[in-house]
Amino acid sequence: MTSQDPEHPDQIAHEQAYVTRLYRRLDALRAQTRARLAEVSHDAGGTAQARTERDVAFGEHTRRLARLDAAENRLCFGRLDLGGGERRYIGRIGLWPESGDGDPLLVDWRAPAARPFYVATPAAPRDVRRRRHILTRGRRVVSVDDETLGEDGDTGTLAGEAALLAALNAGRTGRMPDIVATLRAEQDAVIRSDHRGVLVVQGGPGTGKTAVALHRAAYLLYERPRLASQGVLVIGPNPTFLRYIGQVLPGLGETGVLSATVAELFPGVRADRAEPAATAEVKGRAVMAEVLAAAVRARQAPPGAEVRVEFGDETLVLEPEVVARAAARARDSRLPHNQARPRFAATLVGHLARRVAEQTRELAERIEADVAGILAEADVDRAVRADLAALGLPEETPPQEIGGEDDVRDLRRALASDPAVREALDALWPALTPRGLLEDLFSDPRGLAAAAPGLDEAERASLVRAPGGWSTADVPLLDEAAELLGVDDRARRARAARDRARRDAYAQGVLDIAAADEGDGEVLTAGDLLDARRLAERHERSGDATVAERAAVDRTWTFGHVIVDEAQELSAMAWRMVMRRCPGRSMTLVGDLAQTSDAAGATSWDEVLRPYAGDRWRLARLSVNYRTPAEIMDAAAGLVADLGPEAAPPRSVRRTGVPPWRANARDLPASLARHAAREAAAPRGGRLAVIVPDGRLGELAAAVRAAVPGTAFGPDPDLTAPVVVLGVGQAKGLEFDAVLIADPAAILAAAPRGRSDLYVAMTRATQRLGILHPGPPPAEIAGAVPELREGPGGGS
Ligand SMILES: Nc1ncnc2c1ncn2[C@@H]1O[C@H](COP(=O)(O)OP(=O)(O)OP(=O)(O)O)[C@@H](O)[C@H]1O
Repeated sequence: MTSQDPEHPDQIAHEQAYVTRLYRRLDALRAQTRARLAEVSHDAGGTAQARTERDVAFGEHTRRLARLDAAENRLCFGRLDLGGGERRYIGRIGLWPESGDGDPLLVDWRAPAARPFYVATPAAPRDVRRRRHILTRGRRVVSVDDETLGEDGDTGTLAGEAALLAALNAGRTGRMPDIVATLRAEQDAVIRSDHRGVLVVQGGPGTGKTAVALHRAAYLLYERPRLASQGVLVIGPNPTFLRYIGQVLPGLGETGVLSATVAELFPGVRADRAEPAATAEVKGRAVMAEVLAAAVRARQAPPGAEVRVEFGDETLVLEPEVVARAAARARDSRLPHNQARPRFAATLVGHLARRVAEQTRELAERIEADVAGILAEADVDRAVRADLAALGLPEETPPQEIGGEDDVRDLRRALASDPAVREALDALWPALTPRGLLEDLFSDPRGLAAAAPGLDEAERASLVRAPGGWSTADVPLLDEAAELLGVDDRARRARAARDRARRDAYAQGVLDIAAADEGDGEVLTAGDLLDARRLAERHERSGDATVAERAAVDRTWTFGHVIVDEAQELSAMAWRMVMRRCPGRSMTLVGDLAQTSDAAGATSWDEVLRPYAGDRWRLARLSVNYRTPAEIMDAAAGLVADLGPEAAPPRSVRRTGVPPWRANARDLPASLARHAAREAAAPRGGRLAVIVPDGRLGELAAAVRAAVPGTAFGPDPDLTAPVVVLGVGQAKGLEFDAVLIADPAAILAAAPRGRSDLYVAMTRATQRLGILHPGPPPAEIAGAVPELREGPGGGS
C-alpha cells in the first residue's frame, strides 16, 4: 500500500503524528545531552577518581550526542503490527517515553525486537501481521508501504519489495547510502551472525557485501559496547572507495571506526611509488617472510674473520667461534633482532672483560714473579722485611685479588662504553630499522640472492631498485620487517611525548581563546576550571574518534574487530600484516573471488585463512545482486563462467528493460567524449563513470573533460561530480547510474586477470551500460552485448 491507496487515506497523517512525536523526543534528548555535556565540561576538582569518572562521562555524552544527531535523517522507517495487537516502530535508535516506563517509542534496528522487520516472511511470519515501510523526507512522512503476513495475510511479496526497489532505482549520489530501512533477510543473517571468529562474506557484484560489512560493524558496536574502546578497523582497496563508503557508519551513529587502505597501515610511510604488477606480485608472496628473516639473520654476526678491537693499549681479539656462540645465545632468546642485540653485546663484553681481567692477572703474576726474582738475587728481601717491621706492618699483606669479580664488573662497564668496542659490536649486530633493511636489501643483488634462494633470477631481479619511496606492496614488507626487528620503543616514546606536548599546547590554546572570549574578571573562565593537561587528556580519552586517531599512528595497535573489503585483493604478505592487527581474529572479510584482479590476490578463502584460523572460519554467501540490472548481469556473466561455482554470478533482483550496448569506435577519444557528453546532457541525469584501461587514463580523461567541463579524474577523483573517468583499477567497489567502458580488449590484455577487471567494470552500473571498442569487439562480449545501430543519438 502506498500513500495513494484509497483504502487508507489517513495512514500518512497517522504516521506523521507519530513521527512528529518521535522527533520531539529526539530533540528533547539532544537538548538534555548537550546540557549534561556542558555541565561535565565545566565541572572541576575532586579526587582523581572523580576526575576519571567525569572524563568517562564526557566521552559518553559526546558519543551519545553524535548518535542522536546522526538519527535525524530517516529516524523511523518501519512499523510492525504483531499478533496480540502490539505495535513496534523501528528506527535508527531506540527511544523511550520521558517517564522511562512502558514500551519503547522506537526500537533500534539492531535490537532483537527489530529483527522480525527484516526476517519475517509469509511462510514464517514470526507473529508479524503487518510490516509497514515508512518513507520520510526530512521530518515529513511521504508514503507508507504495507506488507501483510500471517494466517489471514496474502503473500505480499511485491508490496514488500516496493521500498527496496525505490531505493535501488534512486539516482546515485557518489556516496554510499546506508540500507538500514531495506535490509534483506540473507543480509540480516550475516550482520547479526554470532560467530566470534573470522566470517567471510562471499558474493558476486552488487550483492551488498560492503553494505553488509559496514552494518555488521554498527551492529557489533551496539551489541558489544567494549568494542568502541578497542577500535574497529575497516580496510578498503583505495582512498576513493573509502571516501565513497565514508558516510555509512557515521550515518548509523558510529564515528569511532578507522578506515584505511593496506598502503596506509604502516604509520609514517606514504606508499606512492609506482612499480610493475609483476614486482608487486613477487613482493606479495608468503615466501617474502622467509626472505626478510634471512636478510635479518645475514646481518647478525656474519661468520668469518676474527674481530680485533683496540682497547686502551691493548688489541683484543674476538675469535669467530666466540662471536658465533654469542650470536647463537642471542638468537636462542627468540627476541626480535633489535631486542636481542643487548644480549649479544652483553655476552661479548662479558667475554672481553674476563679476557682483559685474565691478561691483567697474568701480567700481575709475571711482574710479581719477576720482582721476587730480583729481590732474591739482590737479597733486599731481608732489608724490606726489616723496614716493614719498623713501620709496624705485618710482613705478609694478603695479596690483593687482581682480575677478581669487582675488576671484571668495572671492566665490563669500561668496555661497554668504549667507542671502539661499541663500534665493533655495532658492526657485528647493527641496530636495524625496517626502512633501512628493505632499502639495503633491494639495492643489493648479492644480498638478495643469498636471502631469496627460493626466487628465480628474474624474480629477484624484479625486486632490485634504487632507494627512494615506497610502493603499496612494500608496506606489508615493512611491517614484517618491523616485527622481525622489534619495536623501536625509543622512537615511539619520543613521538608519544611530542604528541602529548602538542595536545597540551592545543588545549592551552583553547583555554586561552576561551579566556580571551570570556573577558570578565568576575566570571569563572574555562581556564579556571580546567588545566591544559586535563583538557588534553580529556580530549585524548573522550570520543571514539580519538581511539581511531591513536590506532592510526600506532603500528602495534590491535583492534577489537577488523573488516576487510575487497578481501580477495590482499596478498599473502598483506594478510600477515592484517592478522597482526587483530590477534583475537574477530573479523569480517567480504569479497568475491571472481573479482580478483591483483595477481597476488586470493583464489581460495581456505588457502588464505587456514594458516591463521585453521578451520575456525565461517563462510556466508550472498546471492542476489541489488545493483546491476539483469540485462547487464546476463551480458557480464560469461566473463566468470570458467571460474567455478564459488565465483558464480549472482541473480539480479530487477530488470530495467534497457539492454547494454556496444559500438565500434574508430577514434576512441572522440567517440568517448561524444557519448559522455550525450549521457551527461540526458534529462534522466544521474552519475556517469567512464571506465578506461589504466594505461590510457590521462589521455582519455582529457578528451572527456574537453567535452564535459567539470569531469573528475585523477588519483582520488570526486565521485559526486556528474561525470568521472576512472582507470579500471579505481572502479572497484563503486557504482554509478550509467557506465561507459572504453577499449575492453585493452582491459582484457592489460593484466593476467583482465577478465575479472572487465567483469568489475561491467557490473558498476545501476541503470545503463555502453561499451566502445576500437576495432573488432573481444569475443567475451561480442555475442553477449548487442551492437548499437541507432543508439543514443546515432553513430559512434
Ligand atoms: N537491502 C538493500 N536495500 C537497499 N539497497 C541495497 C540493499 N542491498 C544492497 N543494496 C545496494 O546495492 C548496491 C551494491 O551494494 P554493495 O556495494 O554493498 O555491493 P558489493 O557486494 O560490495 O558489490 P561489489 O562486489 O560489486 O563491490 C549498493 O547501492 C547498496 O546500497
